[in-house]
Amino acid sequence: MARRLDMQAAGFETAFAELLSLKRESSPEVGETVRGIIADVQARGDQALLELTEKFDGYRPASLRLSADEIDELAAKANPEAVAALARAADRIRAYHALQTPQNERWEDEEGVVLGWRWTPLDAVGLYVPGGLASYPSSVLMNAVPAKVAGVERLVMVVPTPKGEANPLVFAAAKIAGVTEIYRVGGAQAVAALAYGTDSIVPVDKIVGPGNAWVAAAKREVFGQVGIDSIAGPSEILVVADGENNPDWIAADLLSQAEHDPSSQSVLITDDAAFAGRVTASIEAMIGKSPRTKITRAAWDDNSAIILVPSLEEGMPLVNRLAPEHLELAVEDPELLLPLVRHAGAIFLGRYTPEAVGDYVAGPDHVLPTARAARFSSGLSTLDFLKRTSLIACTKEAVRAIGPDAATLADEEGLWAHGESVRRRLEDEPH
Ligand SMILES: NC(=O)c1ccc[n+]([C@@H]2O[C@H](COP(=O)([O-])OP(=O)(O)OC[C@H]3O[C@@H](n4cnc5c(N)ncnc54)[C@H](O)[C@@H]3O)[C@@H](O)[C@H]2O)c1
Ligand SMILES: N[C@H](CO)Cc1c[nH]c[nH+]1
Ligand SMILES: [Zn+2]
Repeated sequence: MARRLDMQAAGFETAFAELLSLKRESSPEVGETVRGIIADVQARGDQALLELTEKFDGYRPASLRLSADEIDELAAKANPEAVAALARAADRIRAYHALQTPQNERWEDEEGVVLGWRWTPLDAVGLYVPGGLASYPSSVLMNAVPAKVAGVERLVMVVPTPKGEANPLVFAAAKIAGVTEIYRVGGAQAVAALAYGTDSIVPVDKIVGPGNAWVAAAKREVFGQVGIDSIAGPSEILVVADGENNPDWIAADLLSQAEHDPSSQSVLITDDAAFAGRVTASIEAMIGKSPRTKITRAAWDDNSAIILVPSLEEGMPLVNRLAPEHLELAVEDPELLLPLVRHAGAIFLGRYTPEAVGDYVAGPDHVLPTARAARFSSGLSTLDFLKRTSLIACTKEAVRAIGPDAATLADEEGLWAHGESVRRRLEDEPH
């Protein structure tokens, strides 16, 4: 059973602080294991990848890369109805991300200096598609579609296939998104291979995508060698609900994220104690019916909470302290609460917007920051696959207008050559 907290009870601050500090995805053991795996892949390349795949995924692949024929054969086995649903989802995801694409800018300021910026796509990105406890065709689209929209040329997908069994829909999704370079490797070893390269895998410039605690820790470790998107680890949901909701709907919403991973977290904030009781009863009635009871039960019992607040407005600072990956505002008029939210990966407005539509078909990306990273980062977008370069152009007159201040500041910093490079242009001609 999830812990019960009451904002007005004595000891609430201590209990809430404990909830905030649950180390659901970062433990010293995970960090140590991951550093060992990364060092092994750096030292032994493909050999380490094969052995680690045998250890963690329970089989030794004949080759790491899937051939074009293998991809076609697997994709052909996918359920056509599901492929059609994926294609429609891809259209919505593409349309949403295309609107996020930023514009190049250029202008001339009052001193005659031309300024601006230019966006260019990254050359090569690694797309992590999870596949340990569940398989994620939807994450193929959420990773690859924005990369394609941004214009990235080389997309490298890694996906674990436990026991060598691959979900055909993952490969159908890759074909829809136009991903052709795919390796059957997952976990920290896949992240290490993408960052440092092996004989089979040419390294990339940035690694994006969601994953479990080991994947999230590995992304943290390789940051600097390559770019990463955000820490998109075990899933989370926070539902803010009044007593007018159907408790079964809210129970299912809470369980929808708990079922991802034993490290997932689901939190309900409500101002109605009787409703909290109805949701608890509904969860207990529902949880045993799930084919993923064990995972869901662990996440619900160990990491989750129901918090009773005097009013939903007064509960909103708790939302910001939790900075959840997903926030549902299940109330009649969510726009009244929306201005009070500062930190959340994605916000689902109103009783008819279950988080699960965002996981699959709404359009915004489902790769979102977890573990309170929504305080400082955003969900995956086309911006993650682009970089912005500033542009500066001076004429003779423009450098004469702004150059003297640069020379003064260079002298103050004791950087003689900096000052000289400006002064020469104030005095001399180029030829
Ligand atoms: N935040 C997001 O945007 C988002 C989106 C989708 C999924 N997710 C999360 O992605 C995760 C998917 O997890 P998953 O496990 O199904 O697949 P995964 O691919 O992330 O992890 C599987 C791999 O983890 C490694 N691993 C497992 N146990 C290990 C151990 N003891 N030591 C070292 N390595 C180990 C193995 O290499 C295995 O191949 C879930 O936590 C889910 O909630 C997050
Ligand atoms: N809820 C996950 C993000 O935390 C995304 C997902 C994919 N499939 C189902 N759910
Ligand atoms: Zn989900």
